[in-house]
Amino acid sequence: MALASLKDHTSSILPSLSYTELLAFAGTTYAIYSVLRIIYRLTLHPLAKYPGNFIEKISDWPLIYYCYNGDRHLRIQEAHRKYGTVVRIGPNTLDFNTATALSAIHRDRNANVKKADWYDTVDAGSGARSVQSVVDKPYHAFRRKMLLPAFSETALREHEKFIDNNVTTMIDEMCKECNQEDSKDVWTSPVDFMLFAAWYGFDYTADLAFGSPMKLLENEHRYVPDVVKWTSQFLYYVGYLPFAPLIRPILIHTSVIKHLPSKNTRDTAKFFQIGEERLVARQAAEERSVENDKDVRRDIFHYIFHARDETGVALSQEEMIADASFFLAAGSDGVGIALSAALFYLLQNPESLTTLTTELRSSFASVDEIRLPKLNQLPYLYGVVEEALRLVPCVSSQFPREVLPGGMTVDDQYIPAGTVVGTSPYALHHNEENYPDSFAFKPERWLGDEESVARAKSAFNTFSVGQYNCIGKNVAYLAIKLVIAKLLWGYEVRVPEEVGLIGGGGRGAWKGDLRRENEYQLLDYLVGYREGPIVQFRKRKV
Ligand code: HEM
Repeated sequence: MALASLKDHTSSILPSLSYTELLAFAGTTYAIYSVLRIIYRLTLHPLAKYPGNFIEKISDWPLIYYCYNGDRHLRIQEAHRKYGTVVRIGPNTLDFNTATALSAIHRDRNANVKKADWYDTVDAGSGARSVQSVVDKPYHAFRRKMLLPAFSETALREHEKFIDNNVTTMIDEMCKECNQEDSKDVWTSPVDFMLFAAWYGFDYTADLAFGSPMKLLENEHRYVPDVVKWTSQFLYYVGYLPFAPLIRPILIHTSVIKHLPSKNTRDTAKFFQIGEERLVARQAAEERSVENDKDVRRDIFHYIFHARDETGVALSQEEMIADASFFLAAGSDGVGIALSAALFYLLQNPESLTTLTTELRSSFASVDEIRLPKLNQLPYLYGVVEEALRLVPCVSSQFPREVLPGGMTVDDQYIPAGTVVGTSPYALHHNEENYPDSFAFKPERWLGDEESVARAKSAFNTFSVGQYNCIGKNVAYLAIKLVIAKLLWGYEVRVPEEVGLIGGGGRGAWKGDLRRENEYQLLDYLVGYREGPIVQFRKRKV
């Protein structure tokens, strides 16, 4: 029908063409347009002078494929290795690999950039934008302000006990085979540490946010990590599709995703529902405790319910629901990845494991003593956590920013308006200038002379930097350190001989030239997917 009317309209210009001829004409026109566009992108385009892989200079599809495939971080790092510190990774996209660029693009509050269009797709399925996907700067400042009290130093001290309860559950569940009276010298059966770390992530985050763990550690809602993996991958590449602007109005902030006919979308809807239901239950509990003047639970949402800006405005119900779902994903997976990576590298580096264990056991006389502020004063623990977060940043590729009218200067290069720019944590963390022997696990690099520590810190980008950086960073450090400290204080850990150290490249899903055998592997989605290590525990001999 549409084709017939198109033919009517064009018949005066293209008299008596058949359907086939019309299609051939359209195809040829498109082919000529595409060839001219390629020539333009390689010659007259403002980014034509920048180096990069040919295919990435002429088309956005490789980037989309890398996002789908989970190896975008490796591709970008390899491109920097080949071409230098600034690389064209898409027709309109540059990636910079220096600490100075990190400052110019992300740390500088006045940088002439905005979050790129990709962020418009991040909250598909939620009723509103979460704070992370807000692009408008003043509106983001308001959203961030409403969250800040929940992440203050005072709040963190309140948060510690909520996190700690879940650490105890995790360790009890994981090590129960060696905690019986008659099994003191017994190693547990092999345990998939990655799974326990992921379950712990969701449990502590839900407990901390709403006062109700999701009980994945106790065998409830165990579909959730797979849902987050699927949703992350989907949202990661969909946001870069050339026709994304057309599908956004259908997909975003509507309930369409809940009605798509697949198990993954149904489970995703269930996951969003959990965030919403728990928030509503938490609101009711807060109202009761205020009415009855009972002990108030000072968790994340306690602070958010009471936050107001200077004109007395609070977050709307939709905004709180969107942030609730975002917290569940943001707070859990990064912590799970950091824990798995830390244990992988400690097992691969027995000297580091011994140094850390000695530091922990000599610093605390009992497991109950393991808490703030002393936890944050242990140098080697700090080095281990920093190094795990450096080697395996959970968001590994650039947080895309679009240059605004007027352009900007990055590393002495003038970048025109409309260009998408960023710095990729994985590439930056493997830049030898800042991290000599960058693929090696060296907690000491964070404890050495002032100058090299300052250099390492200046390029550290796991939590991003500047006004959009991770607001939950201190919570994350606490959630990571409590597990590592309590586990290694009370238990010995080893790799089962028959299994070997799982998590490195070279096998199964982790095959590929760029996936190194001794490196903990990640599928670079919105949050990363990983495997292993598989480990055994035995109660420490006192
Ligand atoms: C190891 C753990 C974590 C890592 C590596 C991490 C990383 C990040 C990164 C890279 C961003 C910036 C993303 C962007 O610009 O697009 C971010 C933002 C954010 N993170 Fe985290 N995160 C972690 C844990 C947490 C936790 C525990 C929470 C809260 C419970 C949290 C809440 C947030 C929020 C609310 C934002 C958005 C901030 C804003 O836009 O103003 N994160 N995180």
